[in-house]
Amino acid sequence: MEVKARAPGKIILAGEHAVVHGSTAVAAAIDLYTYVTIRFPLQSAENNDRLTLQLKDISLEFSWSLDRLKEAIPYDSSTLCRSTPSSCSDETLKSIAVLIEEQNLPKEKIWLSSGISTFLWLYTRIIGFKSATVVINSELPYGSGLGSSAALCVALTAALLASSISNKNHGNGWSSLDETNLELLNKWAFEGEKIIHGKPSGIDNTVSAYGNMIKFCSGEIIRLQSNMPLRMLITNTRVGRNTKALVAGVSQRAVRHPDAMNSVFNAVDSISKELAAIIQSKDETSVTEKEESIKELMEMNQGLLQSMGVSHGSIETVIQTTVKHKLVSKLTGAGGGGCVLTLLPTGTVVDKVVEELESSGFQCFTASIGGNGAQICF
Ligand SMILES: Nc1ncnc2c1ncn2[C@@H]1O[C@H](COP(=O)(O)OP(=O)(O)O)[C@@H](O)[C@H]1O
Ligand SMILES: C[C@@](O)(CCOP(=O)(O)O)CC(=O)O
Ligand SMILES: [Mg+2]
Repeated sequence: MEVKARAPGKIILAGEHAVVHGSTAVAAAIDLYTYVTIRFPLQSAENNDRLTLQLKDISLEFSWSLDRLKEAIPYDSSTLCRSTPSSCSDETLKSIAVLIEEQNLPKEKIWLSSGISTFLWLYTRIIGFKSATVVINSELPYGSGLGSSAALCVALTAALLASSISNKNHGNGWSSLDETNLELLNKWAFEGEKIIHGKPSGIDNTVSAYGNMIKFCSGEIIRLQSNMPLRMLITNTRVGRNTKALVAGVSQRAVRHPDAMNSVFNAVDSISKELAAIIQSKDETSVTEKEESIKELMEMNQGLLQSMGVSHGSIETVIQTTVKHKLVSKLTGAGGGGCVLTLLPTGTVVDKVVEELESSGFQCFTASIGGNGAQICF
């Protein structure tokens, strides 16, 4: 039997980092996906006592015997419960780290270990110690602010939950999950994100699961209906960074300067709420006026992100370059490198700015905003 799932990456239009501290943020799905295929062997097949993970886009394969997994990951039948998401304890995470060490992950790929830990934990917790080959393929750049970690957690959980859905609709292409399964999927994916981000807000897994555009605050999800065209240029600075470390850095700054940082987080909250209101507004305001307001809000949000300490020289270079073309940019995701968003007001011709950015070694692309969330296929 084979099940497939896919989940999109995301951009954060306003509110990253502050959202971890209870502020509002606005995010949208983009049309770049992580795909997960699970193949269960026949009972009679050889090798039906192993769990194999193939990371297709990076040409790596890992394999564990089920006995080894059972030995390392604490298990009793009462803790295996697909319908009650639970957190991975530090102790279990340490045992899982040993399972990964045994696979001799190349040193330059060590950044993958948190993703593989998440895989092992979600897999064994949701469907137990069952033999399979899991193939993962991602269109998203890793660690660049486009939510590859959440897309992995959401797509994997969707495939795991789908494997136990009884009324499978074979051959009908991609289909969405029902509301109950979506909610369950989102909770599990959040538990997975915890392993990768340390202290996630939950916005990335939520927008990847539900798709479209959302306003998110302390776990509360409001689905937004955009009433204006919204085009963004995405520029990847190609500077690698780690969300967990950046999130922890902002929290440490908040401990050192609680009043100042609370004011920063409150300002971001207002920016996100105003942005969401403009995007949804059906009033008479012209698109040009709305775009002017969004530009100003993005500029203010970037200033506040800089004051949180998550900007980077490469991000500043992108911002300065786009300013020369009268365009406004802000970082998206955790910052520290990664991707930058540039608003493209109606009628903007991007050729010249793209040429200048790419000649500095950056990679530019546009993605369609606000599309599908998690989907499954049999
Ligand atoms: N397809 C994947 N396979 C394995 N690990 C992945 C995959 N996608 C993401 N990850 C994990 O997520 C990490 C990147 O997450 P993060 O630092 O949050 O950045 P982002 O979510 O913006 O890409 C990677 O270092 C890796 O551990
Ligand atoms: C910085 C943060 O707001 C978003 C991180 O996104 P990404 O992992 O950089 O794609 C963290 C979070 O909300 O969990
Ligand atoms: Mg992430």
